[in-house]
Order: sequence, then structure tokens, then C-alpha cells
Amino acid sequence: MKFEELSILIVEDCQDELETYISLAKTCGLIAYGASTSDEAKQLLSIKGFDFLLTDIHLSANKDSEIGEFGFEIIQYALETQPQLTVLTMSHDMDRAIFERAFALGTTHFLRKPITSADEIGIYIKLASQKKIASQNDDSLSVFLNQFSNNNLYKIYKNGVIISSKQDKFLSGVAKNKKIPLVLYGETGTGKEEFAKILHKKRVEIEGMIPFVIVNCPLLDNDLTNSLLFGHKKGAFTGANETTNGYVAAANNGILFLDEVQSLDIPTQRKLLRVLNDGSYSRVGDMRIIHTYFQLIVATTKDLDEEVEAGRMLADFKYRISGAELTLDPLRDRLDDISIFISVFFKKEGLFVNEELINQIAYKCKNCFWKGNIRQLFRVLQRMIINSQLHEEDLNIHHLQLPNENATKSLSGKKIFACVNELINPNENSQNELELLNLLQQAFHTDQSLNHLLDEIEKQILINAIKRHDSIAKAHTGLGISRNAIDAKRKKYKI
Ligand SMILES: Nc1ncnc2c1ncn2[C@@H]1O[C@H](COP(=O)(O)OP(=O)(O)OP(=O)(O)O)[C@@H](O)[C@H]1O
Repeated sequence: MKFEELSILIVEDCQDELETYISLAKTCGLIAYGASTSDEAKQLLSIKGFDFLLTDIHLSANKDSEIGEFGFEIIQYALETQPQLTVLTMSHDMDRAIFERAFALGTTHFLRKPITSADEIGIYIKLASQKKIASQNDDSLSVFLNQFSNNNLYKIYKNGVIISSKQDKFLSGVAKNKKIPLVLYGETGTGKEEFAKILHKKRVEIEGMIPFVIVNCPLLDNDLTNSLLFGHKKGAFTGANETTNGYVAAANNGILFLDEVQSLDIPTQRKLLRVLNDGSYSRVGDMRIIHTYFQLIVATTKDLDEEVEAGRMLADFKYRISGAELTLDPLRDRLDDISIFISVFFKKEGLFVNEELINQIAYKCKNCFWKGNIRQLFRVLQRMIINSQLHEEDLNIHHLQLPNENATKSLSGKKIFACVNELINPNENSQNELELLNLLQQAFHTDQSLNHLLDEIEKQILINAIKRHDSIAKAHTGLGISRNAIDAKRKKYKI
């Protein structure tokens, strides 16, 4: 893979690694420059234009300073001074917070260190260039997206976020009623944060720029939680050299998004409750009462009623954060949407993929469990592109590598039926079990709508689980779905 005449700045604090990366980049035909601290990188960026930046995250500001996450500062500086630049980030640490912050700042791809081959650099440079061209070619993306949006079932945003028209309307309603909090339920990777961002976008369209503050609750450091959320007064504790405003102040007149809200401890819930009731709070080490008003969005992978029942969440807090509620279904429950996700993903990556290949990929993906949901699907598709580039072949179905735990079971229909039959003793079959066996028999011997059959089977499983547990709360836990999900299914199947 050759990239003649294109230049790259590589920032890496380990001298040996820096030299290796420069030499690998040169093998790809890139004109490569190196820097080992953030000050050096900024200096180079201020005097010379580059096509690409490849930066480590953990490095020092200068030769005398300690190592910190200065890579973020470099990305920010680079894109401010050279907005046309394409940024790639590398790190040993594939920590999700780092990953997401790098992307939020404008990174197009994230490479795991150490990088050992020129091909690896070449592939990512090629992918990054395609993605950049696709995002600049906004018109073609919009025309493409409109094909799907026009059928009125979906709204597709320019950044590729796909949402049902019904959900979009719902969020528009919440945006107009900014006193209503929003609770987003859903497994990991179902798009809760994306939905929160859409709500913010809708409010900005109505009111102009307003703050949007994201708090990843599990990452709040126990000792510093109060200070991070509510700010502190200078001198309040050792190390409090300046008075700070916390997240709640930063969200004033805007939106505070508490991700994984169930992980907040009880004292913090109590303090937040006061803010949510009348907007009042005080900084750590300060008696003065201050006010802040924001719309609250919380996201959770848990059933909040159960959190209350288990004593992990204050009933008052749950009551106060409840308002509008949206449950984002797992990908395995929205198989009809898989083709659209795949099409939009490739379009955003700047790749033309024909309909036949999209259908083949979708067919295979529909048999997967997708425990990481849309995030996991997109990673698998990204891996597919990388596989095709590594083999220097046009993208084809053989490049698709489904995650192992998702591998389709290779039992034939007859074998599955025999297994089920063995599990259920025919002499003691309940009406419900017989119904299930009938359905499976029909499924294997006649042509019927797959979705209809799966719905019918799901219904029988739910009826059985509710009967077996004699409690809806226990049934949804047993089935590994949320309370909201079971309620929605009960409504759908009129159970
Ligand atoms: N509706 C969607 N349309 C397009 N892409 C989506 C959508 N939902 C999620 N994604 C993709 O999946 C990724 C993960 O989504 P997001 O972070 O919003 O999930 P989440 O539910 O907040 O996950 P977690 O609970 O782990 O924080 C996004 O970065 C995006 O690439």
C-alpha cells in the first residue's frame, strides 16, 4: 500500500517505538515526521501542514514533565490549527473511556500498540482517508440516507444514527417539555448515548446552543464524586487549589446526562435529589446555596424498580428521575433493521457495497445473539473491511468474521426438534409445551413467515416463564430481559 507525497506526524514518547513507526510509515510511502512530547508535536503542527496525525495518548507535555493523557491535547490542538488533518490514535490501553474521548475529539480510527507492520499503518490510513472523503461528501450521504428516511419508518441523522420515526417524534416531544426527565433503558451498545445526543440536538434547534454534560457514573472516583458533581471551594480539602464548578453547574440551562445511573451511591443520590427538587445545592466546603436548572437524562442497563427493591436506589430518587421513558430494544429483537445498519455503516466508511453483499451479510448477522448490540455489529463490520484490505481483495462475504459466541449452531432442524422432544416428557406436557412443540413442528415442515413463527414461539416461552415463576419480576430476571422489555412483550402478545 503506497501513499506517495502524503505526510504524517507520529507522536510517541518511547524513542525505539517512534523510530519503528516512522520507518513503517516510510515503507508505505508516507513522508514521516516524529515528535516525542506534546510540546514538540504542537511546535511542528504550528509550522508545518500534515495530512495525517498518528498520536499516542499517554505521553508527557515536555521532557521534564510527568506522563499524562497529553495525546488528547495534541488532537485538539491539531484539529484547531489544521482542520483538514486526519487523526488516528494509538494506545496500549483500549480502555473505553479513552476510546470514546478520542473519537469525540475527532479521531477517525484507534490502533492498538505496538504496531508491528507497515500494512497495519497503511490499512488504517486508507480507511481514515475513505471515511474523511465520505463525511466531506455530505450531499451523497444525505441522498443515500433519504432513501431510507423517505419510507417514513426511520429518521436517519447525518452522523449515521438511525432511529424509528416514532422514537424521533417522541424525542421531539421531550425536547419541547424540558422539565420532563428522560429515562433510557437498554442493554449496552443499543444507542442510549446516541439518543441522548439527539435530544440535545433537538433542543439546540429550538433554543440555540445549550450545554450537554455527560457523566459516566461508574467512572466517578468515590473520593471525588461530590467535588466532580457539585464543585468545591478553594481550600476545601488538600489539593483543592482552586474553586471549581461541578458537572451540575456546567449543565445549567442545558442537559445533564447520567450514564449507568444505577451505579451512583446512596449519599450522592440524596444530594442529587435535592438539586432535582428545587435546583439548590452547595459546593464541597461551602455553605452557600447555589442554583442550577437542567433537564435530566439517565441511562441504565438495569431495571430501576429492582434496584429500588434491592435497596441500591432510593425510591424517592427513582421517582424523581422518572418521567418520559424509552426502552431501546436489543439488536436481536430488531432483525429487520440489520440491513439498514449495515448499509449506513459502509456508506459512512466511504465504501460502495452492492445490495447482494449487504443481503448476504445481513442474512448471516441475523442468526447472531449480539450481546454488544449495534456497537458490536459495527466492530464486526469494521473488522470485515480490515480483513479485505489485509488480503488485498474486494470486500466479500468471506471477510465477515462473526464473534465466536455468536456462531450459528449447526444442528439441523430435525436434531433440534429431537432435543426439544427429549427435554419435554410427552406424557407430562402442559398445553403450553404442546403448543411450543406444534409450533416447532410447523416451523420445520411448512413455509411460514419466520418473524411470525418466532413471535409465536417467544409468546409461548413468556407464558411458560411467567407461569413457572408465578411472578413477572422473577420471570424477566430469569429470561435476562428488563422489566420494561417484558411489559412491552406482554402488551404485544396480550399476555
Ligand atoms: N441508533 C443507532 N444508529 C446508528 N448507530 C448506532 C445507534 N445506536 C448505537 N449506535 C452505534 O453503537 C455505538 C454505541 O452506542 P451508544 O454508546 O449510544 O450505546 P449505549 O447504549 O449508550 O451503550 P453503553 O450502555 O455501553 O454506554 C455508537 O457509537 C454507534 O456507533
